[in-house]
Amino acid sequence: MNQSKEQRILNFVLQNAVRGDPCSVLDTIDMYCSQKEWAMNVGNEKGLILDKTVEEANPSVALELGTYCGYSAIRIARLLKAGAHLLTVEFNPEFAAIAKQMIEFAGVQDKVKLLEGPSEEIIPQLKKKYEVDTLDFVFLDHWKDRYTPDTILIQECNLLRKGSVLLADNVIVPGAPEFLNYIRNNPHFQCTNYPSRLEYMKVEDAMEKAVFLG
Ligand SMILES: CCc1ncnc2c1ncn2[C@@H]1O[C@H](/C=C/CNC(=O)c2cc(-c3ccc(F)cc3)cc(O)c2O)[C@@H](O)[C@H]1O
Ligand SMILES: [Mg+2]
Repeated sequence: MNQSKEQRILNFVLQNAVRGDPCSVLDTIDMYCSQKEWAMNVGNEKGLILDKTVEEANPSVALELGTYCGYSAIRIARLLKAGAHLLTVEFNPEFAAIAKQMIEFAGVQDKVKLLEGPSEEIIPQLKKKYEVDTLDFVFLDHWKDRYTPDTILIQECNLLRKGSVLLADNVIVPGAPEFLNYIRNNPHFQCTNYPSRLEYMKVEDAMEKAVFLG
């Protein structure tokens, strides 16, 4: 049975990156996806915006929606302080298996918990089953029409505190117009737009940061 693109990306990392070195894993994925096969990793340009936002938030507990191959999970985890951790949600078992191997190869597995399942099922379990009090940082990068319902669900589950930071990928391409409308007109959030480029392409994209005001 011929391999999936995601399996080819993982194999390229296993053969070319330095085990235990998250930056080398990120660079190797970026090299493969810019030269061989495009894939929907946040990439290095938007990745720098993600880095700065994570460093500024300095989260103890971070949530990612849409693990895919684990690129942004590794990107976030490598910046977390001692004792801090990232919960990342992925409902496609094949992608979850790839991401798990990618995260372990990068050596950040102690900081990352990969939760397999749909976000609407996982989010309501975060407090009781995963012992989360509140989320300091949330990265939204899953199906774009799920950004709004999941942001509402996160609030309904009382998972945000004053200063919690949400960062959404792809608010231009593929686009999340309903989310932008929701979050920018919501008085409980302070929004900032970060224009950038679509990963590996000369196409405009942007990220939206939304700080919860309580
Ligand atoms: C049920 C809720 C739920 N629960 C748990 N996991 C979920 C989930 N919904 C989705 N997933 C997983 O998340 C990932 C999907 C991510 C979706 N991302 C894009 O579609 C995207 C597209 C482009 C682009 C494509 C084509 C172009 F031409 C241009 C741009 C660029 C980007 O950066 C993009 O992020 C997959 O692993 C899903 O299995
Ligand atoms: Mg994305």
